[in-house]
Amino acid sequence: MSMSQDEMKQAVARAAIEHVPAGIIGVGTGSTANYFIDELAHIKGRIDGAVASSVATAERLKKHGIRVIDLNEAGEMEVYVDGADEITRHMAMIKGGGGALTREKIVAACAKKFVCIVDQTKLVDVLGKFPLPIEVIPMARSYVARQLVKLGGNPVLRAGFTTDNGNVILDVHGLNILDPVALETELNQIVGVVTNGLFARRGADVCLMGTPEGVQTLTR
Ligand SMILES: O=C(CO)[C@H](O)[C@H](O)COP(=O)(O)O
Repeated sequence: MSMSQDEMKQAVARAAIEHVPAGIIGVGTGSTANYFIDELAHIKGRIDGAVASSVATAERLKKHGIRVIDLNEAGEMEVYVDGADEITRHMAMIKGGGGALTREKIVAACAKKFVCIVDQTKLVDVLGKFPLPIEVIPMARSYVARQLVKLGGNPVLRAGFTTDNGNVILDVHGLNILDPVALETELNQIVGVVTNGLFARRGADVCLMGTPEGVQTLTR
């Protein structure tokens, strides 16, 4: 059976509903997360509300009549559901293609379980073919870029883009990320870096992956 990438995204979004407990849920950003929000709308009576990882997600939740809750009011959540740009079988991810990586990492940190929803094109053996997004304080842009070159990367400023936090994104090309936990830690040490798009120290707990044969569940 042939299935488009969008159909696979929709299928995993639907499957993720089974992981939604009563209470407050954390919601990610991007096209797959958008499909998930659309599914969440069908069961909104079962939840108290959602914490959004971006302005765009908050707007979509509200449009569906789902209550948006401030993270500081929400406390610890059971589940965070989000997409990824790349994921390994060890559940390490690159995120931030949509530029929402900082709020995504914060909301994910407040959840006991990270449910990653992807289509099969996102599964990789080694992270780094997708340029690694790094959110940077604007005045530190050139300094951070020079440090990234020293690490072997080729940083490119995401032109015309400002994050929800008022910062810029450097997309780092050419990295072959063999040790995602070590690189995530190292990138966090560069002054001016707000957040890097490696989600490895706290990776996904479950990955629902859409394939033409159906949704597969990967765990650590
Ligand atoms: O990290 C993200 C946004 O910052 C997204 O999860 C990631 O870019 C995947 O997006 P999509 O579901 O549209 O393929």
